[in-house]
Amino acid sequence: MSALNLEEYGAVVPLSADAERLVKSDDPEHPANLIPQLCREFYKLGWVTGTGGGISMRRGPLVYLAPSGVQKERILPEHMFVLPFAQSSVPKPGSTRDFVRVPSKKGLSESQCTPLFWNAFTARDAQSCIHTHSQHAVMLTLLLGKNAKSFRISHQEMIKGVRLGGVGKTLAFFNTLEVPIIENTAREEDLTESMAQAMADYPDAAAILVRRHGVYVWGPTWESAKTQAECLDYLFEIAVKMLQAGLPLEGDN
Ligand SMILES: CSC[C@@H](O)[C@@H](O)C(=O)COP(=O)(O)O
Ligand SMILES: [Zn+2]
Repeated sequence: MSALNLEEYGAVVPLSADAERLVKSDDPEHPANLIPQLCREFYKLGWVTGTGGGISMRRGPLVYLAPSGVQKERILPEHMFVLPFAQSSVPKPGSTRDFVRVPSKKGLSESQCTPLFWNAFTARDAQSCIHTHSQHAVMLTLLLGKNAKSFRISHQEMIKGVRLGGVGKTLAFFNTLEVPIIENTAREEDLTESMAQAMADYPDAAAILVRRHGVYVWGPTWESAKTQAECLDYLFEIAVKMLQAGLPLEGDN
C-alpha cells in the first residue's frame, strides 16, 4: 500500500486505511474543524451564501477542501476532501487527483475553487486561501467599470492590515494598495490561468478581484488570510461608498 509521509506529525499514514483520522481531531485549530467553523462566520458576512465561496487550508503536506455546491454554513469535518499538496499539475475538478481522503457521503465533489486555491499555494506559498462572493467586492468591480484592470486606494488605515503579495510585510498607511481585476468566466475553474497571470503581473497584490463575482485572498496562515480578507472587504466597501459620493480613491484631499 502506498504511504504518505507525514513527517511533521511523526507518523506514516497509509493512504485510505487511516485516512479518517485526518479529519477527526479535538483540536479546534485543526483544518477539518476550522473550515466548517469559519464558513459559518463567513456566511454571516454574506461571503459564502448560496453555496459559493469558501476557504481552503494547508496542513503539513496536505490540503483541506470543502465540498462543492453545498450549504457552506452546514459543512462538517467528515465532509472534508484531503489532497496532498505535491501534485504533478494543478488539480482541476474532473482531472486526475491523488486524494488522500474523500468523504463517504455520496454525491460530494471537491470545491470548484480548488485550482484557484492552488494558485495561491504554489505562486505565493500561502497556507490558506479564501474566496468570497461579497457584494462589496462585486459592486466595486461594477463601479470601477469594464476597462479597469485594477482597484487602487490610498490613505486608509485598513491598508495596514494587508500584506505585500499577501504573504510579505504589512503595507504602511502611505502605501497605495492595488488589487488586479480579472474577468469572470462561465466555470470557476476557467479562472485558473487568468488568476495565475494576474498574480504574476502584480507580484505585490494580496488578492485578485473577479468582476461580477467576488475575490480571492490568501495568507501565510489562516488567521492572516482572514485578517486580510476582512481589511480588503472593508476597503472594498468604503471604496464603493467613496465612488458613490464622488470622492477620489487616491490622495488625501
Ligand atoms: C452560486 S454558486 C457559484 C459557484 O459556482 C462558484 O462561484 C463558486 O464559488 C464555487 O464554489 P464551490 O466551493 O464549488 O461550491
Ligand atoms: Zn465563486
